[in-house]
Amino acid sequence: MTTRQAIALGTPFSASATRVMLLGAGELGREVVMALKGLGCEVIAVDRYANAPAMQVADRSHVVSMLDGAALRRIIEQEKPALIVPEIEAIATDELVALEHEGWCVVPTARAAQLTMNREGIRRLAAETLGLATSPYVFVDNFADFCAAVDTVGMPCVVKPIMSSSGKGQSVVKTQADRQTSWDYAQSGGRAGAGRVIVEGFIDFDYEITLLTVRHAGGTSFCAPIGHLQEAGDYRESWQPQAMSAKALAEAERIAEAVSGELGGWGLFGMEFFVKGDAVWFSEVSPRPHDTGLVTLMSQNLSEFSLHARAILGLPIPLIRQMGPSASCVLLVSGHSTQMRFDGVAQALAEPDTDLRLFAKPEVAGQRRLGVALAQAESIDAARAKARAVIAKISVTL
Ligand SMILES: Nc1ncnc2c1ncn2[C@@H]1O[C@H](COP(=O)(O)OP(=O)(O)OP(=O)(O)O)[C@@H](O)[C@H]1O
Ligand SMILES: NCC(=O)N[C@@H]1O[C@H](COP(=O)([O-])[O-])[C@@H](O)[C@H]1O
Ligand SMILES: [Mg+2]
Repeated sequence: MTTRQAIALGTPFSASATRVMLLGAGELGREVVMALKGLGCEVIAVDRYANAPAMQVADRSHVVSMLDGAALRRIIEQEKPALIVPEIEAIATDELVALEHEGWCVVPTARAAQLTMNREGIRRLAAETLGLATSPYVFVDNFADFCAAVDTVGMPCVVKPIMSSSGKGQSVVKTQADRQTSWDYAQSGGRAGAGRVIVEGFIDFDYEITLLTVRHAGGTSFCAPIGHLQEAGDYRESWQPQAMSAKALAEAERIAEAVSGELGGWGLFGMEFFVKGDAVWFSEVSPRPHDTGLVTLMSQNLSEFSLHARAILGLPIPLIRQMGPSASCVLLVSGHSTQMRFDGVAQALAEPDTDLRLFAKPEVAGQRRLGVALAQAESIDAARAKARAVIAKISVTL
């Protein structure tokens, strides 16, 4: 693997351009693109559909299946980016490993992208290689083995496709009667079609956190812990800072440094943990900005997106300042439309210390996250209430 060096910043659309390609162009990528554009990069956004959020702010875009290795290689060889930045859990990462061998630079590393794109890679690395505490787990490929795994792990247990995110294909088996629906949902709901599934023992945690961890030219830095609320495996609210015992925080930081160090490279990692008292379980990690970290658009001097941009370019991160109790709340919409209208935004934003991002996704077909509210207040409870109130005032017409 090549040792990373700072990337010279140049002039877009010229021989000196600093070209960055995002693989995935959703709401998280959109913020990364804006941070990169702020540093004068030439940015190319790629996703499976046209007019994806990050495409709307990038310099150019390509619509391809990123699960198609040959298609991925074609656009990379055509665009010749200095940095390839994975953004979503649906990429042919074997091809990224091959491309890295040939000298292309994948953020943070092709191995990190490969190990985390597939729950089996990161889970075996964390639990079996690094010996970290995780939920008990079994990987299965068919319904018979799945039923046996439910018996081994015990109920309740959490079922997830190995390639998925935002809770897609995820469910909890509470009784034997849940097994068929749970299996069927895992087969149909993932981001990469049917296939292998993880069955995890249910951890009865007090709270869960994302510890944003940045590996940059000057070392490793941590953001204040982000607490979050999830429903059906998808994030609904997040807040920063989450109160934790000094012991639990130190343990989370120790694990975050170990896992991110093992994955290597430069960039921001969203390290997910379950916490009960002083006990900490490692859950998973995104080697890129995390949805619960959207709160940092308001809660930090440098958001997780600016931190990612700085880190991957080799720029310094001398200080991350937490700006006080802050929260985010998602705008989740169900139905079918390609011409959504958002009313009540003026009333929603009349409250001081609130903000809103509408992601500008071109379509809703089922349930989809279309925006996020941000708020600051004198306490976490007050910030959460304020962020929820912003969302409550917005009505979406499909
Ligand atoms: N073993 C478990 N025990 C208890 N709760 C769990 C377990 N696994 C997952 N969950 C709950 O489901 C949420 C989503 O799980 P996970 O992070 O593995 O899914 P994901 O699809 O990768 O989500 P994302 O991409 O949004 O991080 C967790 O944040 C947690 O609230
Ligand atoms: N938890 C991971 C996560 O939040 N990923 C974010 O959601 C987008 C996909 O949204 P979509 O499913 O609405 O297209 C991804 O592109 C990324 O920005
Ligand atoms: Mg998660």
